[in-house]
Amino acid sequence: MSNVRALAAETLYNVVDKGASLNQELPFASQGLSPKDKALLQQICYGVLRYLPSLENYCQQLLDQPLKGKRRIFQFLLYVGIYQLQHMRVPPHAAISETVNALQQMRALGLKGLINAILRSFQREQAELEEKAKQIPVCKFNHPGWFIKQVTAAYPDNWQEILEANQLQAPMWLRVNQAQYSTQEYSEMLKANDIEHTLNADFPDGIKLAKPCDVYALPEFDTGACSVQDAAAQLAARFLDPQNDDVILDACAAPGGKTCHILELADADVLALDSDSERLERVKQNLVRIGLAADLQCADASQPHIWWDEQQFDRILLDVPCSATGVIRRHPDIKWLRRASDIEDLANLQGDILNSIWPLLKPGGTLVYATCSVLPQENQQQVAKFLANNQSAEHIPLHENDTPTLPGLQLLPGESDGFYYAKLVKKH
Ligand SMILES: C[S@@+](CC[C@H](N)C(=O)[O-])C[C@H]1O[C@@H](n2cnc3c(N)ncnc32)[C@H](O)[C@@H]1O
Repeated sequence: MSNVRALAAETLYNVVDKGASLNQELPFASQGLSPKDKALLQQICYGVLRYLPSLENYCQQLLDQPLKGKRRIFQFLLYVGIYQLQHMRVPPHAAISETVNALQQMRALGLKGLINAILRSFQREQAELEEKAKQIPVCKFNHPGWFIKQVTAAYPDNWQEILEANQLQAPMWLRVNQAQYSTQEYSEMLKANDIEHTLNADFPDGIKLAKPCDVYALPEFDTGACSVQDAAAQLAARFLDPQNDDVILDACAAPGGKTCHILELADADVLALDSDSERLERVKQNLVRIGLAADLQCADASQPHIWWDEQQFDRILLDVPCSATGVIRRHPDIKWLRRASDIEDLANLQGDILNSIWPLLKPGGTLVYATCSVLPQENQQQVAKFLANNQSAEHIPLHENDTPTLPGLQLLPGESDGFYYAKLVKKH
């Protein structure tokens, strides 16, 4: 298959109906495509996932009945067509003809008339269709109802801003390897290569590119001078504050962005643990590129009695599995893969990991708890509960309003991704 629209329909069907992740599906669907077609496929898939409820609603208004069963994949082809008409700069006649042409590759030429007619009706009736869809909050904000409800409850003053930020394309941030260059020095190297960027004092190791670029166009990327990592994620190692000779546990380490950052900041002895062996392989690749070393172990952080050698750690980073609701702009499939019921399960898993790992910290040692979630259940509520039940845990404020009852720093999507951090020290 090489028709981009047909590939997009199939990819979206696999993600939305079969629960596959876009990160896994896209590389597979892109095999053998030219760089231009790869970029187009990615743009269409991201776009449809960003606007899925409104696209569904337009089709509901235009079709007598939704395409079901064996014809279900063509419902996604309609979303692909309408998305191009509504949001892309493809000339409308090309958007329609390319979408209809996809039917040849999908061996469904019999649907030519229907797909053509629906796309043309959308073109004619766009303004009324949009107006009607906007009356429904899920379609207006293009997020699942359960998530809109939870964000509204948690952020009564700025929930709309959060939902809007999730719909935007995320900037590309670099983390400068401080063991090789200062942020300022690397900024000069980018200037010399005409790569436009800005610095931000809140993220001392970070550089925001004006537009995304191929990593191999970045000076000395292959020898680890910089890595691609969102600005918010760069705060983990800074809050952990690793020192030379520290023994450090990175308990949920894969793919290793934060492990590498810790080792760039200090000559420490790091154990990088993750329960997913394939993802752990990526930690190895990242360490090799940058020329760093850590001990890697595939194990369950909530079961330390199986793998722990009884030597306590000076510092522990717990970047726990979470809903990833802070990184929706980078992974719009999260909106459709997560269910409301996942949050409770994730919060229980995070609580288990935190409670199981705490005894592994030395007295006087530091633990940083992190998620890329914006939901209080995984963040402030989780840490407040832990503090209330653990007299040995002292809470270290990360900003002036960081208190034991409302602990931690919650970053919302905008300049950086949405992230949460809390810092705890074990009392002597
Ligand atoms: C948010 S990601 C970590 C990202 C990583 N710290 C980085 O900066 O590249 C969470 C990781 O936790 C791992 N994980 C999930 N459950 C786990 C468990 N019970 N024990 C250890 N790792 C677990 C997942 O495989 C995933 O790689």
